[in-house]
Amino acid sequence: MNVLQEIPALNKEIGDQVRSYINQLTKPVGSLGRLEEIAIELAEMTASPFPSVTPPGVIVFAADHGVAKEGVSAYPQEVTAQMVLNFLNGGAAINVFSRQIGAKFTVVDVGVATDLKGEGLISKKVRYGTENFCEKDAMSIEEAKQAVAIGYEQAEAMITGGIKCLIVGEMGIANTTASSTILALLSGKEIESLVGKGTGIPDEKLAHKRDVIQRALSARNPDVNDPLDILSKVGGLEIAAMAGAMLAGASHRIPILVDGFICSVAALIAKLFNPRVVDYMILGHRSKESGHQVAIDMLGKQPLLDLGMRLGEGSGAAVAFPLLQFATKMLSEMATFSSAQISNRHDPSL
Ligand SMILES: Cc1cc2ncn([C@H]3O[C@H](COP(=O)(O)O)[C@@H](O)[C@H]3O)c2cc1C
Ligand SMILES: O=C(O)c1cccnc1
Repeated sequence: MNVLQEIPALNKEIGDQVRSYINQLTKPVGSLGRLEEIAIELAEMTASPFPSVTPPGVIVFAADHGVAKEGVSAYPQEVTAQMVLNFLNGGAAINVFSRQIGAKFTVVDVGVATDLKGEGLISKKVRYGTENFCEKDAMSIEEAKQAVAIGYEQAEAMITGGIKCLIVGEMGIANTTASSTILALLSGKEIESLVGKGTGIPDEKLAHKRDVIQRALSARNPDVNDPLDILSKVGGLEIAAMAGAMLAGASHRIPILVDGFICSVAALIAKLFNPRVVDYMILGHRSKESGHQVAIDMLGKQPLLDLGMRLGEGSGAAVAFPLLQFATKMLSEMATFSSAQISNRHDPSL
């Protein structure tokens, strides 16, 4: 397994074929708007004129964050482990949405702070949570590498199992702090515009959260061009694994449906490993977490939905998934002007 495996270029030739085919479908040119663009993007990613996105696969990576000790989340650290059990019992939002979209679903413990067992849990604990990165590096470079590799392998296993679209989610109390720290570093923007309330901390805690991030950045000072240095100094194990999973998706021409804030930051880390990975991403939604727009701009894409969601777990991507299905079904099931014997526009070449 090589996480730096080459990512193939998009197949623009097939994209062009699909673009002209869409103009022959029984509708005014361009009238299905963004769905038409999605169909073309999926064709370019999969190198198929009639792409399929079913079944989708959802992988939730769970890990803890030492920086939770700084009081940066509205919930206690043990919620990470408790939510993993909830995922295994099928009671979390992402379980409900995964069932709704017919997704294959797995949960991977890549670094929860306590011992965890449960039927169906994939135990790949690299360490028991990260260090508090205000005090020391979150993890070693070797551990960051391991977490990226675990993500890559888990996504590959799902792809071998037949999934046609990849959704990566996360669970990790305090991971909006780790993600905001990474984003501040990558964007070079003022912390004020990047740091949000995560699980819903009160206003007075927001200033403290920003201060924690500022202190961490000064103390750790990661190399902005080196994804492993960033992950080891201020990262999260689940963020590393998500980046690895996305690299695997792109290497196998599997479209990646990106979730909210945390997932977009992981996508930016994946981009540092290989910029081409972004070609295989579709942004599912705009999270309410402030800072997401900065990450969205850095990925250079428009999210499909804006529902005021701010959960994570892969939930926003799962909710957006049916739009990809609509796009593929439009291509494969709509009649053309000639097959349905409908008169085309006055000048079909326009
Ligand atoms: C019950 C519960 C379920 C969740 N599912 C996702 N998150 C989300 O909230 C956490 C990030 O927010 P912060 O940085 O403020 O801790 C992550 O675990 C994220 O996945 C949850 C949070 C809670 C409390
Ligand atoms: O958009 C997200 O990923 C998000 C937002 C708030 C809390 N957890 C995750």
